[in-house]
Amino acid sequence: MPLIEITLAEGREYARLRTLMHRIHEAVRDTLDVPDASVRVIVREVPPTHWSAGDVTLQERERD
Ligand SMILES: O=C(O)C/C=C/C(=O)C(=O)O
Repeated sequence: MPLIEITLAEGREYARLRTLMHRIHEAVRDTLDVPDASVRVIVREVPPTHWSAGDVTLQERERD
C-alpha cells in the first residue's frame, strides 16, 4: 500500500493542491501498477512561521 507524503508551505489554493494529489495518485498507481484504492496521498501544510531555511523563516523571507 503506497503512501506518499508531501510537505508544503501553507498558502496555495485548494484546487491546486487537489490537482497535485490527483497527479501524484496517478503517477504512483500507474508506475507501480497497483489498484486505485491502495494509494494514499497526504499533503501536509506548514505555516510559513514554522519553516526556516538558513535560520530565516519563510515568513521573514517574504517580508524582506
Ligand atoms: O514552496 C513550498 O511549499 C516550500 C518552500 C520552501 C523553501 O523555499 C525552502 O525551504 O527554502
